[in-house]
Amino acid sequence: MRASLIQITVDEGESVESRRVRAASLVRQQAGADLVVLPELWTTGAFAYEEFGTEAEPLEGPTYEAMAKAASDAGVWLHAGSIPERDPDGPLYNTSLIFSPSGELVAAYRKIHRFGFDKGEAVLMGAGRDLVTVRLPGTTLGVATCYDLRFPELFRGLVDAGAETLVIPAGWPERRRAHWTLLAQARAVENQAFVLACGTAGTHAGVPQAGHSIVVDPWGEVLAEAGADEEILTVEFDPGKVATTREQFPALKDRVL
Ligand SMILES: NC(=O)CCC(=O)C(=O)O
Repeated sequence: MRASLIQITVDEGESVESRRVRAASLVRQQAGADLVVLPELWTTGAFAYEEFGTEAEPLEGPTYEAMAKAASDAGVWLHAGSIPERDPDGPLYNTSLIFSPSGELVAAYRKIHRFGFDKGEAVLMGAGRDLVTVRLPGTTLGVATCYDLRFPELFRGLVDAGAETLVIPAGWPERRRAHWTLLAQARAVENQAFVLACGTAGTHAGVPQAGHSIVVDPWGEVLAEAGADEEILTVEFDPGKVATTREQFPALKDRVL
C-alpha cells in the first residue's frame, strides 16, 4: 500500500481559498497512491482560533467540494484532514472528511478531545462522540485528530472496532514535538498497528508548527519521517504486517481490562 502524507504549510501569508486550491492540486499530484492524508484544520490553522467562526463551513461546503473532486481526479482514498464544521443546528466541530476514490464522502469524524483546556478549541468547538473506522481494500483505518493522540483509550476502542491503520491529522506545535514522535510510536506499539500522523508546516497565530509527519509500523519502527518544512511524505507499507505482528507477539490477547 502506498500512502502520501501532505505536510502543507499553514501560515497567514496565504488566503484560505488559495491554500484550498493548492491542497487540491497537491492531492491530484498523488495519483497512483492508495491513500492520501492532509493535516488538521489546514484551511485556518489549528491555533487560529479567531478564524474558526469566520471560516467555518457546512459539512458539504467548499473544502468538501474541492476534496471530493481532487480524490476522484486522482483516484485515491483521501483523508482530507479536518475543517471547522458549522453544524446548522449546533456548535462548530473539528471534523475530518474521508473520501473514496470516486469522490464519495465515506466517513466524517468529529474530534472527540478538544485542545485548549479553558480556551481556544476547547470552548469554541463541540466534542464529537463517535469512533470512526473506514474499511479500505487491505486495511481498516481508525481515525483520530491531533490532541486525541494523548488518549490511548480512544485508540483501544478503534482497535476493538477493527482498526489496523491509525490515521492522525494534526496541527502539532514545535514546542511539543518530542511528545508527538513519542506518542505516535507508543500508539503503534501498544495497538500493534500502523500509525500515519500528518502535521502542518509553517507558523500561524504565532505558533510554529512541528511538521515531522511520521509513519510508524506495528513493531514501532519509524518507516518515514518528514522535516519541518512543507513536504509530501510517501511511504510503501504492507498492511499484512499488522496480522503477523499480532500473531507472533499476541500481547493484545493478554488484555485484562
Ligand atoms: N490541535 C491540537 O489538538 C493541539 C494538540 C497539542 O498541541 C498537544 O497535544 O500538545
